[in-house]
Amino acid sequence: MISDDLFKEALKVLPGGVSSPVRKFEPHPFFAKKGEGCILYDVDGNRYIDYCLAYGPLILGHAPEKITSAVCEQIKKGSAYGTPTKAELELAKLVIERVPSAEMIRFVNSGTEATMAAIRLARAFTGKDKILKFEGAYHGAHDYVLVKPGSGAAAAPDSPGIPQDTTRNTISAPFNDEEAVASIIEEDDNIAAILVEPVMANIGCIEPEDGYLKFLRKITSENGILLIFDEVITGFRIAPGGAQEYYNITADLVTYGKIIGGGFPMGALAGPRRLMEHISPAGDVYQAGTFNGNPVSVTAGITTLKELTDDLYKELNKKGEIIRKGIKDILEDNNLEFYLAGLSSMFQIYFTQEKVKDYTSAKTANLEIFKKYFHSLLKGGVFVPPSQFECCFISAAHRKEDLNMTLEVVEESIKRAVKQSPR
Ligand SMILES: N[C@H](C=O)CCC(=O)O
Repeated sequence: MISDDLFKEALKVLPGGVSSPVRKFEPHPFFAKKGEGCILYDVDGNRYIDYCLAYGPLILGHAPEKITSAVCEQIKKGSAYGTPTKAELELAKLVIERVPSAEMIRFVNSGTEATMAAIRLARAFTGKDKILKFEGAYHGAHDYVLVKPGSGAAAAPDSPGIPQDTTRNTISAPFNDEEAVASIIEEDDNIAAILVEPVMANIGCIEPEDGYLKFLRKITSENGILLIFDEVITGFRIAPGGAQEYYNITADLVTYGKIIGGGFPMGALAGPRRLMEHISPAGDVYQAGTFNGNPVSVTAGITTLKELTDDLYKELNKKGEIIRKGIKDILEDNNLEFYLAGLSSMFQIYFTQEKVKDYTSAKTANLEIFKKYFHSLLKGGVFVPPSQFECCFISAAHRKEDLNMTLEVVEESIKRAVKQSPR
């Protein structure tokens, strides 16, 4: 069956025909058949150079041999035990070696679970109730954080089904705006934590302005507020120690997902002993899960982290530079002033003339142009996330020729999208 038919079938049994909203695009998403390196194949016989990479986890590309064989070996020995394993200890140590602020770690199953646990711990530790997050930031699909969220939800109003009582303790502020945060904190002494994606990668790719994260660190420390870095995307992506290392800031708690599971479902919460020892059963802040520390995901995580050497980061960053420089040249050559964002192996083009520094400026992007750009890329054999408000990722498996081929398709697609869209 081809994607068109599969989607019709899927609409009967999966809400919207998909298992996560961001995956849906018009007229229908393609159905994946297999992934190999940086290439994703669909059931219709097409191949795409993949920059979605499952929304971030596949830093080594699809089905890397080392991970596939390690995982197969593990599966032969069982897929879940409900007991501790030596492997989770090994992964904990690998994370701790790379992330200086992490002395202890709790493995969970997703970034969503990680931020839920971080919020609970912050509230318990500080004895305060409120959480300050940023407009357009995405911290998973749970109630507390679905206030002006990014990612797939950026296209929709805040979700029904979330009691006002649940979100009354969630405050949102514009990103990169020191005054906004300072005045909220001045007026409210019930804030347990600031929860921040150091790079807002669920609304495209918005970097913190110089000094902004340092400001957040200072104001939280001075006011007895915990600083939680949501590194579900930046963790192990922009540096071995993630955004903490990249920007030289130490957060109180850090949440992980995506890369830490090596392409398998996993999340984690890490931090210093003084905080983490409050988590049950060491302390009384409850956190639990049947699949926590799942041996298959842990095995994939260990194998991935071991592959992520300094040289590999250098290579990934170089590839990021090639793509960003290539896009910059395309924009300049064609007199287009769209905003190009990105760092390390991440990038996004915003179809706006504004400097994108927060949710409001990101939302000025012309979504019609994006849509045409996305479809033209797809036709040319390049797959990026189907939303302006997601980030593109490069993997270790992308070769120079893939990047060059991509840039040709990007140039053609931008020109076509602009030509076809009224501005
Ligand atoms: N931006 C989301 C997570 O990071 C994309 C994944 C999803 O919503 O399915």
